[in-house]
Amino acid sequence: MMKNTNLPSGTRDEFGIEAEVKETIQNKLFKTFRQRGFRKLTTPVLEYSDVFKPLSAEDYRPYQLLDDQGEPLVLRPDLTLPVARVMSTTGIELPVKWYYGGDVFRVKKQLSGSYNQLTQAGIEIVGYKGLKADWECLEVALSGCKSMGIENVTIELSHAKFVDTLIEQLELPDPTKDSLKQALFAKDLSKYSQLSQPLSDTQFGRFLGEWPWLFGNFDTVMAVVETLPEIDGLQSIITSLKSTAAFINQLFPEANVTLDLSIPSPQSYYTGMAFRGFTDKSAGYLFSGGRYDDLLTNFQNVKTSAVGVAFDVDALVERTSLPDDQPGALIFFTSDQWQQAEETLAKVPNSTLCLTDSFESAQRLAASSNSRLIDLTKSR
Ligand SMILES: N[C@@H](Cc1c[nH]c[nH+]1)C(=O)O
Repeated sequence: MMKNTNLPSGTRDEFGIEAEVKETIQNKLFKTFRQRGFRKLTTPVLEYSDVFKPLSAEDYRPYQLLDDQGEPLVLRPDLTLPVARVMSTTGIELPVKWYYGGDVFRVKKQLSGSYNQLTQAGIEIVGYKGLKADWECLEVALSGCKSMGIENVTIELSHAKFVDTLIEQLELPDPTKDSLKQALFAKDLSKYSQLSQPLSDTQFGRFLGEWPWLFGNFDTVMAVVETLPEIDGLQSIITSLKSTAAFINQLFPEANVTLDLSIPSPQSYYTGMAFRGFTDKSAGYLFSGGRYDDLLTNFQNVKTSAVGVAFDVDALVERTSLPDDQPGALIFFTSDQWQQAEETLAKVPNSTLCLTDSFESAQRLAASSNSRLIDLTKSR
């Protein structure tokens, strides 16, 4: 049978200007990471599937294969969990700040139009409990976008603990609480109102009525949250979100801060604040990150605080205007003139060696690439 020359669904080849812009963007990000004191960490593309247990299986269905012992392996669907694995198996001293870049693989639904292989570049800050580490992630993310000329970034803040903290307080049987949460996430409004109806006359009534729409402008959403009675754990969530919004407004006044308290956490392993950056409504996110203080407990028995953020490098490439091809010069020479050709190459900006043997082919190539032809064979 003929070998299949098609690409597996959801993959692509990248070439030319676009591939080069992608490389430039990655290098620029890596340079910033290094300047801010992050060290490089590279992990393999293949890992044991157990590493990714904390991921929600629906959103991150991995490509699976077996090693020669029959152990299940996957192509990594995420780059944060391998960092947690490294931290739990190597005894590297804390605190530590890592940066990385590479591809992640996620099996998406057929014909969903999205790629199954994505390039990320990100940082993980391990061993700091306080908000300063979260803010360093936001600073890196927002200044990264700025340095690429990406303006009008909307930062969507959320908090992994908000929904559970609130639902826990409601006087409902546990299975109902669960269904209410699912209805909220699925924006199944008829189910949601039916389940929350018995509480409409309680102190949560007003809030419950607005909860499915609890996203958008930061201050507007916060005003609704502040109608809530005092609840264990709620105040610290509110304080961290408010001070973070104030931080962003102060350092990046041009950014637009929104808050969404009606969605599931962007990653099942987040335990605190999470944030995503967008430029326009329709497109996917530019960066996504959050705090995950329990992750390392999946690998070892001590809790370690960590927070990180990853750029979707392909999304950055999409929003970068590609440079025009500069007309260049082609140096035509005979093979015994190589040294002279090198000298010309060094002197003439934007020139390249012409590798054709005949002058006619050189002329054709110059014409088709809109280049000036420098003929060294004339000067012999
Ligand atoms: N790994 C996350 C991003 C992240 C990095 N660090 C923390 N979160 C993602 O792919 O969405």
